[in-house]
Amino acid sequence: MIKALVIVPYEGLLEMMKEISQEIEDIELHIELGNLYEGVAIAKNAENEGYHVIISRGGTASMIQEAVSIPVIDIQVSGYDVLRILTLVKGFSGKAAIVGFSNITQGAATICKLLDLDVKTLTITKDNEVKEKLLGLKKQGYEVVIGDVITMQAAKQLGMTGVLITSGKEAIIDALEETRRSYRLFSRLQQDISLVQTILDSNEQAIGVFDQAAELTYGNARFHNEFHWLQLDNATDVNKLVQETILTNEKQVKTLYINNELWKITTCPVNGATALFFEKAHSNQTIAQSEHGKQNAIELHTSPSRTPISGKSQATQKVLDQIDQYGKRDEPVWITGEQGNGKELVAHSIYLTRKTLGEPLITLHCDVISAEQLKELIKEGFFQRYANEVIFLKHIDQLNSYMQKELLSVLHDENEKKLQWLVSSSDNMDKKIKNGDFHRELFEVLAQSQIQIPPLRERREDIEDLVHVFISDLHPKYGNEVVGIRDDALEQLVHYDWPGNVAQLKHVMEQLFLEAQSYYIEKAAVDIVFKRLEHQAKWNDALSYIDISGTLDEIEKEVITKVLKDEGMNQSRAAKRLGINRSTLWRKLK
Ligand SMILES: Nc1ncnc2c1ncn2[C@@H]1O[C@H](COP(=O)(O)OP(=O)(O)OP(=O)(O)O)[C@@H](O)[C@H]1O
Repeated sequence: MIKALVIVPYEGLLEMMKEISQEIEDIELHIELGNLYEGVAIAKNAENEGYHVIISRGGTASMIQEAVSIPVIDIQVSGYDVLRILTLVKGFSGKAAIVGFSNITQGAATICKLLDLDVKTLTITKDNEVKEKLLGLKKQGYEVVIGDVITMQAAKQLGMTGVLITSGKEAIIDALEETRRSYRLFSRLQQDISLVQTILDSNEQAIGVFDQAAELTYGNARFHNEFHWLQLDNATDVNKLVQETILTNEKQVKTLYINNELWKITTCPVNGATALFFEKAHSNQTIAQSEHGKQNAIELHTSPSRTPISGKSQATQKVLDQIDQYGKRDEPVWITGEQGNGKELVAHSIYLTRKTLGEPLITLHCDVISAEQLKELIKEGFFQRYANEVIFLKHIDQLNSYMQKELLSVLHDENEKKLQWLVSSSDNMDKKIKNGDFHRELFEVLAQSQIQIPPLRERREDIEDLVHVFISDLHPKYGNEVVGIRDDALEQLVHYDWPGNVAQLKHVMEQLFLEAQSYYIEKAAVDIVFKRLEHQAKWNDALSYIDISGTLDEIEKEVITKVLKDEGMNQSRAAKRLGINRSTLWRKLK
């Protein structure tokens, strides 16, 4: 049974509809009175109430059509309706005009012409145009206006005679026939849509469609589950892919790292919009998390660091040459150096000198990954499937001997995709190999080309450049109040030994930048920061010797004793440093 809501703009039609509804059986008609906006308000609820079709008339029908997504049938003004009214108007003595939406005026104009009647027709596109048109007509001496309910209302206000074009029974019967046709078509379409919807919702892929204004216009169930938060404005990499699709009008495929997971995304241009298909790229992703849950064992740099390597020392210039040279080959490169010395930066630079970019650079943090995780990755063929020609093993010397062997087997595997392996480690590999802490063969396979970055204290000429680079890098982050450094302050930085190398210098520069009182970093500020560093180093040293195997009380006692010794057994100073009073300190030591 078809359920139809009839919204009629005038009372006479309501009665006629009621009468007709008694005579039909296949359509359940629910009839309401409402003109224009009132009609639209009634219609808006209809969709939720399970109506299949809305039937209305004239301007009200047009407005409802804009507001709802179920079919709206217009009770069209028939030739009979117009004829009836024109015959009626013939009896009026004043000048007459027809004013209304095109569905009324078009047919009427033709009939007037055919019958050679002197009735003017004026078409409106919006309800607020009626009054203006009527005023114009009044000025021209028109007294009678024929039209829809809206024309009647305006005529009454302006003191003109309004004649309503009413609908006859034939027009209503036609509208009901149209209702049946639309319903059949609409329900067939809905069946098709719901079938497609079910298929898309049961799909393993998350599917989303974004229009040209970057608004989501469709998402299947998986998409709403996984990516309900996704907005193109906030997801740079995904947005880039969408833009590329629009620009090239071609399908794109890319693996991206989203919310700690690898997703293979396929895009497809569809009628100006872009469809995105997200597929989990790695079935067992949890293994990529470190056991401590803090740092991921696998990191994906979608846009590897493009920081230029600064420094005019011979050593740095040599490193730059090596990057250039090794970036053109496929052999592994072993990068050694102390902590914070730019090993990762060098690995990224090698990756960037290669031509095949676009996919993320995969970094395996060997100090974080567990043996099980590595085994799992190898079993899944992770490197082969996801690495884009290059893979970076950071801190490779931290792998235990079991993991070293596992890795060696991957390197020996004939079927393994040829990747360029970049690795970084501390300086003392010879010693580690000699002591049996590192597999000689693994070193020999991977260290065919080596880049050794000397500690910063052995290439002090680099410091001035680095200082200036860091100052300019800090501008966007903290503002541009600081423009340079005094010579004596720089001198001090150059002479410092930098156990934490470039990373430490960078950190110190940040502190100096934040504490700077003027446009130049002064020597006094460097003194303060260095003092703080010294203090921290001592503190770290002290802590590193604390035995934490005991109970909390025992550990506390040990910390207090260390601080006390550090302060030359001066209880007041030790208590102050620990933020407790002297009697508490004394009690805790008992
Ligand atoms: N020559 C350089 N020019 C500019 N920036 C540098 C240079 N060398 C290192 N850096 C910066 O110093 C910081 C530390 O470098 P990086 O992380 O590459 O060191 P690393 O040797 O891999 O460190 P670790 O072994 O401790 O993890 C980074 O922010 C890097 O960009």
